[in-house]
Amino acid sequence: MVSPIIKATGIDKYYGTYRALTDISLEVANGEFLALVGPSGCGKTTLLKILAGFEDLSAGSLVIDGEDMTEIPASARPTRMVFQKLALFPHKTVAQNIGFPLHLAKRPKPEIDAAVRRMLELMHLKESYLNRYPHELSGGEQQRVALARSMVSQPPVLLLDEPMSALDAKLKKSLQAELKHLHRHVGTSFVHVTHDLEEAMMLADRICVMRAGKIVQLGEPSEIYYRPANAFVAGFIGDTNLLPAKVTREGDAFRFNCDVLDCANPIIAADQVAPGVAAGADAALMIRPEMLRLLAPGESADCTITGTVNEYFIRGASIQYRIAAAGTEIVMDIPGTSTLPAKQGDPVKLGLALGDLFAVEA
Ligand SMILES: Nc1ncnc2c1ncn2[C@@H]1O[C@H](COP(=O)(O)OP(=O)(O)OP(=O)(O)O)[C@@H](O)[C@H]1O
Repeated sequence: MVSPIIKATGIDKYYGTYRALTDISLEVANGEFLALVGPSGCGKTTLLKILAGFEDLSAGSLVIDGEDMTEIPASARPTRMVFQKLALFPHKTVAQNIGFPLHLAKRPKPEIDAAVRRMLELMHLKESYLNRYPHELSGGEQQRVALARSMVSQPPVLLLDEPMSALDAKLKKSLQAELKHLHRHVGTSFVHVTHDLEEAMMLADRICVMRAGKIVQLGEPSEIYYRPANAFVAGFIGDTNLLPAKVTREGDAFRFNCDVLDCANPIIAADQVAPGVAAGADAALMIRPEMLRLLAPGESADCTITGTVNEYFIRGASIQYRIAAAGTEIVMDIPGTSTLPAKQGDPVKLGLALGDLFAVEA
């Protein structure tokens, strides 16, 4: 990375004797959108608070925008934080709320007015809202105003702690689009904590997956999704099938043996095997549900799975099948159709390409 805006090195955080973060090293590039994901309690908010200066670190170092942050209080850091719960001033109008950081910085009024209007436009908020009070806005509009306020002074780093988790699904979708739009137009680096993995995949340039206070994997969404470091990451990001398997090296490639799969030539390339497995760890074969297809009678594939339909869910654009096969349940997503290709209790044969398999540490 040329010159990262955030450089965290070896950060530990203790609350009393409890170790909430262990050896966190992380760089965020200028203008990057990084998502922090992980199970509840893994330390995402703690890390965000350390970046913002609301918590001290117990060990390690933090440099933001070229400056060591150890002695720099939250108010003087080049960061802004947006919380899950809004903190709009109820007795100030939308214009006063958005312009507040510039007002505090004693900027001239014409400059504040121009900046407020720019933010209003970027967040697709109507001009007529300028004189409204927060209680006269919907939850989604209030969250947009909060985002506009956090961005009005163009901080180099915006820290977002699940800013959309309280919104309903439709509002969330539209605010996600707004957030991406905002990110594209302001050049600020975003660090975004979210529970919503689809949101992380959609919005982020890179995703940092955390577990029990440590970083498990940091990479681009496609890397995390198709090349997870281990079974935890594979199972955490999206639906997946993880089939127990034996994997052994054979020349430059790997041979696998899996009770559920019937393959004429069970060989996968070295880049389809996670490093831990290549080093001899127990393996699971990861198959994303959308990699599977329903085979017509007589149709063949590199590998097949024979089973019976347990359940199906019509999701509109796709149909999800749950299929009993060799003592396990396989999840398959196929494109939605108006006529159901198989129903409960039907025997089915699924096909998949060898190239779509990936072996992870079990
Ligand atoms: N002020 C505190 N004092 C003591 N322990 C704390 C404090 N804040 C957080 N913790 C503990 O540190 C761990 C990490 O908490 P944190 O809030 O960072 O997790 P998180 O990943 O953001 O979780 P969630 O997704 O549920 O918000 C948790 O076990 C939590 O109970």
